[in-house]
Amino acid sequence: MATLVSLPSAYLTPRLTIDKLFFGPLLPISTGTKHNWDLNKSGKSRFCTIKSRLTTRTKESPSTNPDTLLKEPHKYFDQVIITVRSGDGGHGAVLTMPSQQRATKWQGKHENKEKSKKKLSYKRDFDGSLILPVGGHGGDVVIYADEGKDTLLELHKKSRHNAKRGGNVAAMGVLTSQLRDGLAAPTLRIPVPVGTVVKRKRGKLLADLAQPGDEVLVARGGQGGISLIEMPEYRRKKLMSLTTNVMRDESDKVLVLGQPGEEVSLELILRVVADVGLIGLPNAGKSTLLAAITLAKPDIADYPFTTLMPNLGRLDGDPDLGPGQYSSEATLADLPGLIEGAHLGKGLGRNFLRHLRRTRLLVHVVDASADDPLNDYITVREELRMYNPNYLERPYVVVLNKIDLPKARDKLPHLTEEILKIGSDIVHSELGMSSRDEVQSLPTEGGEATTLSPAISVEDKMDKGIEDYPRPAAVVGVSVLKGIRVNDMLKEIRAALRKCRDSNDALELSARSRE
Ligand SMILES: Nc1nc2c(ncn2[C@@H]2O[C@H](COP(=O)(O)OP(=O)(O)OP(=O)(O)O)[C@@H](O)[C@H]2O)c(=O)[nH]1
Repeated sequence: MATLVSLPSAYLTPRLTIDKLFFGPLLPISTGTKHNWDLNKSGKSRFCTIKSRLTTRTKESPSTNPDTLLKEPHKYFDQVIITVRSGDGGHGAVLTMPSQQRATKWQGKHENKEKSKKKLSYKRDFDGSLILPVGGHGGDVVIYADEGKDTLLELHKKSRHNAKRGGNVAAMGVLTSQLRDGLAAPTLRIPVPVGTVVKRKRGKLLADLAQPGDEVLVARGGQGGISLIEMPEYRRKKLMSLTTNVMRDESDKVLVLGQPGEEVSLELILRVVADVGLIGLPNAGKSTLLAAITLAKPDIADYPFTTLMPNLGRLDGDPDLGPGQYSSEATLADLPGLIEGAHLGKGLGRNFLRHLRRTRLLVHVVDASADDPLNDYITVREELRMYNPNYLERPYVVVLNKIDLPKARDKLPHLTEEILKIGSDIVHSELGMSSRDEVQSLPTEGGEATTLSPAISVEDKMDKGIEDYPRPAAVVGVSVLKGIRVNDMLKEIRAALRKCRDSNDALELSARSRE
């Protein structure tokens, strides 16, 4: 079968790969073949090569393929682009007054019968004017934070969401007292995990759904059309004293149509909301720790990168605090393991590091039974520094895990000493960071925010070594698997959390007193 192609053609360019453009007459080509033409030297002809690919592309977007989502959830769980469309408004109707119809339908004796019928009662406004029915409002689209959702994976499977259109005014053309407004379409509510940031695709930030129940209206449904009354000219004047919705000419019919809904493309980015972030090399025991102190049930196995997505767990309040215990409740996020070069995309990459952004405290888990735990500790600190030095300013507790193993137990005193040597006595607020800086954080390349304190620039912070940043709030040896010294570890974590809260409260107080 031959296909005619005229070049250049805007219509064909997406489907043809054109190596050299040819401006000439219509030429026959067949599908899926490569053609070379060397036309005569009349001055207009030129050599050209056309590779035609008229067959439709079958390559699927990876994000829509459920297998890909299952195999590589870590690449998709925290970011998605969706398109939403609010519903169109329902249509109004062009109506006639019933008397007109009656006049044509009923004649003679029937007319007298009609006149004797009870007078119809229409809906009227306070000033006595007729209220005509309107088309139903199109469905709005709302995105809301749902505690039951952990990831954005589901939205990869269904990336288009359309709200319903409003109902039309169900009229047979005659105004009757039974006429009702068209039904308003329900709001389409799309649940997302708490901590999801909603942005227009390549556009402005719409909302940060940081609390359960937070919601944002992303597309407003179209307004319903109004109804109009059609009247012969000679009767219009009388009717216009009853209602303004009298149709004057054909162009008025536009008002009857419901407004179209709006379509928007949105980018959703999940930033895990947790008070404490668990970090460390793969296999250090982060997931085991989370399972030991919360009700979370993360996957635990003796191979690296068991954790592919952040797991969240809730730490109860401190029982020693009595009734005030709930003040020390906290959410913990177990993040996938980091390896050297993670900030450059190695291992599971840098994507997870952005989930530390909303944490207040870091718990750095080190496998004390490893060959060189001190080096492992430094590797992770370095990765944080390279990714975002502000993370090194955050208070942290070091957990030396697996002390049930003799290899780890023997190293413990020396290792603790060495770790405490690395770092300065400077406290994080002296480095120019405060909770207020967090609020004013600026987006950088890759969508990650960096806190730029007026005192020290990020470049300067990058130039500093990990020894210039604060020491850990505590170093504690434990075995989370065997339950050895887990309570001591919890005490240190809670104490550090309390300190964060106290310093935040103090900062807020001083900020308020300055205002
Ligand atoms: N002996 C001993 N083994 C432990 C301890 N804690 C964890 N493990 C083991 O270490 C292995 C890794 O534990 P995980 O909790 O999966 O480690 P992870 O840091 O979450 O690993 P990734 O998911 O790869 O980041 C598992 O086989 C655990 O049983 C401990 O205190 N003692």
